[in-house]
Amino acid sequence: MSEKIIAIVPAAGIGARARAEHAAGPGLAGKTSQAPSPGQDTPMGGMSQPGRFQGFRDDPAAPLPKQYRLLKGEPMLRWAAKALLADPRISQVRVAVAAHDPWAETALAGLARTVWRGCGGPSRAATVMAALQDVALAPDDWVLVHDAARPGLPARALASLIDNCLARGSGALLALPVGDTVKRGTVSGYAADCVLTGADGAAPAAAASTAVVEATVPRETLWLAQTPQMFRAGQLLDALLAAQAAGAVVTDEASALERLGKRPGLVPGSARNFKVTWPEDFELMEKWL
Ligand SMILES: Nc1ccn([C@@H]2O[C@H](COP(=O)(O)OP(=O)(O)OP(=O)(O)O)[C@@H](O)[C@H]2O)c(=O)n1
Ligand SMILES: C[C@](O)(CO)[C@H](O)COP(=O)(O)O
Repeated sequence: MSEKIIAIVPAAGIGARARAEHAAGPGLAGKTSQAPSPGQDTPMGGMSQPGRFQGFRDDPAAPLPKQYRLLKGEPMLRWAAKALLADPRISQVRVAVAAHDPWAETALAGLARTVWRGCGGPSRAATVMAALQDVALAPDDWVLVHDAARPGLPARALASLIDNCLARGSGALLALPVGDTVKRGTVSGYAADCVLTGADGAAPAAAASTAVVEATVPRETLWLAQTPQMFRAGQLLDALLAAQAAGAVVTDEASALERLGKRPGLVPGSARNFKVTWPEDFELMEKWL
């Protein structure tokens, strides 16, 4: 069986949930969009070049997709790609961006073993599927899919996922056991009056929330899915195509396999590998990088 591993980074989203800060004032945009001062060292990439990413400005009138927002002077996508490149077993990182994306070339310039393609689709699953179709892989080669929005992936977590899949010969994902008491509410937490919108982590509209507890959900067997998620290329593409044909919405690769009765492995991930989703996440992530 093949031990070839390529990584796919879906990076064609717009990051709508990261945008609420503009309604709440300058908030974190000012802090995270600044280029480093001249000569400032970047932890994983050597000396950053002043001005290199100066075109990566977030602007309420022309929002920069979150994967290009600067964290410690470098685009989030670049951090995510570099995290994958830390493992020499990954032979190539393939980044899938939106058609006509003007930022990828600069964001990824100079990274070894990295290519990008403008094959992004209307959903994360569509983007991953297009990236899989774009690359010529044998069905039993491995693909490891990692969100551009998870730049904090530690090398140790990545290595343990790869070790686990190669040892078992089947696919798995990083995930975190749920640590808090879990409530099911009467209203979606995504409802406009529940979501955190304050740049300082406050929830300005919280007073208006109409949500109440419906039940406490036993958490012992619950895990929060992270990425990377690693599967055989042929099996993953077939599963994504089957989900698409059935009109099923799958928000991660594992779900596509689960629909077909497969049981992906769960490998403990890391709190540092959280997905930058909400406005306050940029500042948090910068502390980890
Ligand atoms: N059509 C899409 C949608 C998302 N993604 C990617 O999937 C990853 C995880 O998605 P998420 O964090 O939900 O990003 P967005 O969809 O951009 O965010 P939002 O849902 O807040 O708009 C990101 O790297 C994002 O760029 C993608 O490649 N193609
Ligand atoms: C794949 C994922 O990162 C697992 O947590 C996540 O599902 C992708 O983001 P989305 O918010 O579900 O689109």
